[in-house]
Amino acid sequence: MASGNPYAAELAAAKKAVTLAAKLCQTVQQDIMHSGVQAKADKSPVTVADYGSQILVGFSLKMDVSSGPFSLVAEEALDELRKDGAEEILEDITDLVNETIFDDGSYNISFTKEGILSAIDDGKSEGGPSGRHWVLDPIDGTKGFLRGDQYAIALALLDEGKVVLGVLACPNLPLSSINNINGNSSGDKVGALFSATIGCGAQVESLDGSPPQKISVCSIDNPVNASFFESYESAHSMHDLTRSIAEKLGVQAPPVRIDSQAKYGALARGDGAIYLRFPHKGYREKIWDHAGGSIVVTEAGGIVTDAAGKDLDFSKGRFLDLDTGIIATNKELMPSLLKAVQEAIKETNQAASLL
Ligand SMILES: Nc1ncnc2c1ncn2[C@@H]1O[C@H](COP(=O)(O)O)[C@@H](OP(=O)(O)O)[C@H]1O
Ligand SMILES: [Mg+2]
Repeated sequence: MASGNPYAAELAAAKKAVTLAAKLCQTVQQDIMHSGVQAKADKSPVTVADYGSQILVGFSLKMDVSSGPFSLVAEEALDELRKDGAEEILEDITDLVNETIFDDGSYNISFTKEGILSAIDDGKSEGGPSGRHWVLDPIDGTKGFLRGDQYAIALALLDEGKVVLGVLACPNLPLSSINNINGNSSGDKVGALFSATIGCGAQVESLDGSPPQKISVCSIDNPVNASFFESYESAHSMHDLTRSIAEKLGVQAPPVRIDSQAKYGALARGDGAIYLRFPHKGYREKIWDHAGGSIVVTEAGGIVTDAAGKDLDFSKGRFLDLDTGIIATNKELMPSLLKAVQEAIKETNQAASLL
């Protein structure tokens, strides 16, 4: 860690919190995989893991970051747990949270069901331009989580409307470069923890605690040698549009499709050169899907913007207010990427207007 980091204490707490939550998620994902296809259609394991992860991160941050009021903007509305019929799921979450805390050994505490219920109001913050707010996606890439593929526990800190810190726990991401379409690589150690604080660079370490290594985006300046990341799910990003952008740029390699903000982490350490995300019309991006990932990329020397080349603004509450899509790459490729993006969007709009 760089000396003089004003967010050093928060960074240490954030890493500890997502590492703890990752343990809970790994337990549940292994259970889902072992219980076979049938269970995959059942939403309850992912609900338990999502809620459990959010409760653990909120609890761990509150224990370890003492200063000021606690504000958490998080994906899950845990109110469901207070409803009639939620007793079984509440019991599962309580057990899982307690087992994870016990196995980890960092905290000597055990939650009662009432304790879990009283923790559920954390996460309701709206964020905004003033003060400090933690921003959490307890399981980003839920679809990947259920498939046994990539997912991330993504946490960031907003200070006066700016992302100042981000961490991404990616339990299934190889520690070295990924080399195939599902983000897996044979025989390599998996479990990567990316982190960044403003002005202090970005690092990766193993989730089981190897020393952090500084990372930087790739230095490719010719798109012919570039590869690009995008969502595995075509419902999350328009694969036709990204194909057209890649063609215009002259990218030769096929897209690397993986779930979650693991894409930002992989981009930040140079596994690929470009990240393209173009949701279908009408979708509004949420801040927890990009806050942690974007600072990891920018602190690794990359640029993250919307399709018009504007910086992402995390100060407007729970949503990002942006133009069309999100793109990320290194400084060398950004001008030609922006040009290709704008041409491809224009052509798509023209074709749509002829229909
Ligand atoms: N129609 C849509 N378009 C774009 N993104 C969507 C979407 N529906 C869901 N998402 C978001 O895409 C995230 C996953 O991104 P990716 O495709 O990069 O894996 C989801 O996070 P969760 O899995 O946390 O819900 C969700 O927030
Ligand atoms: Mg998400």
